[in-house]
Amino acid sequence: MITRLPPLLLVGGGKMGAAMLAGWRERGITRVVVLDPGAGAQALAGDGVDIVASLADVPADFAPQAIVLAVKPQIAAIAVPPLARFAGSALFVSIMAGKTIDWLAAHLGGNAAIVRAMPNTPAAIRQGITVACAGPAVAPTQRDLAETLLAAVGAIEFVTAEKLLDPVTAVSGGGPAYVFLLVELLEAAAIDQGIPPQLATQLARQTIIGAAGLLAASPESAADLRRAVTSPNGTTERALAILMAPDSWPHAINTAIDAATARSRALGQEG
Ligand SMILES: NC(=O)C1=CN([C@@H]2O[C@H](COP(=O)(O)OP(=O)(O)OC[C@H]3O[C@@H](n4cnc5c(N)ncnc54)[C@H](OP(=O)(O)O)[C@@H]3O)[C@@H](O)[C@H]2O)C=CC1
Ligand SMILES: O=C(O)[C@@H]1CCC=N1
Repeated sequence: MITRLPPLLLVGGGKMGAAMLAGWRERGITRVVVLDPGAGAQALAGDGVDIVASLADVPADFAPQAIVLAVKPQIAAIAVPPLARFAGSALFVSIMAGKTIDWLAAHLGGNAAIVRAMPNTPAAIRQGITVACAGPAVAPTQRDLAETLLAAVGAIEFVTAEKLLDPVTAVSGGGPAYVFLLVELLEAAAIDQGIPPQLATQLARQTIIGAAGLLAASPESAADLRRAVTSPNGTTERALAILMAPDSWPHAINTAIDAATARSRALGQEG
């Protein structure tokens, strides 16, 4: 068990970077340098956290034990190679969609210790789920450090087959967006039925919040919880007959996950 987190360099202090930093702060930090040229990152400063706009501004005596890559994959080819000077001493943890361990090693130097991981935005309330894969150069203590950093924002699972990270990105990485879309669609349908907009918003939001809470609290499967709502020849049965038709949600969700998985694979090839 690591009692206090060692010095860390966070590259990208946006939505995911900030969420992870908040989790690390709760866990106890020594020092974190956040490399982010955006004005928004300044809000992350204080209590052992320094913000720098460029790598040249990272203090020369700062020796991070881990570097967390939380920039968009589209700028990885610019942001990652200058970090190669840390490759002999630091572990790299990348949360960038699509960017493979091989891609990162090619841009950091062949022997770099790299963990590729995919968290999701509920990390912001420490309710995330991350799947991670350790590259061949990662020492056991570095794997433990990666696990500690990622567990600070929610559940963590390691896999040995890196190719699983692409469908994981599609399912849990992007998954919160699909749930928020469901809230939007329920709200719009409620308004269509004549429910006042404010009540429609409340119904849609609290239904998802309540259902998620029930899922968290209950030992029953999602299918059993669904069946518990569905009275024979009742109203839910009518709705589910439409939603569960093979060419409806099963097809849409499957096709959507397939498209997102393919996009993750393609991001790995770009740049
Ligand atoms: N959002 C999500 O749900 C998830 C995202 N991810 C992955 O996390 C990564 C970050 O995503 P997210 O947090 O949403 O993105 P954000 O755009 O919120 O954060 C990226 C941050 O990096 C900054 N930045 C831009 N250029 C550089 C640079 N050269 N060096 C350092 N920082 C830079 C951006 O500044 P500015 O805004 O000023 O450009 C921004 O603050 C992505 O690779 C994404 O694939 C993984 C799981 C879930
Ligand atoms: O949409 C994306 O590419 C990122 C990865 C998972 C969630 N957001």
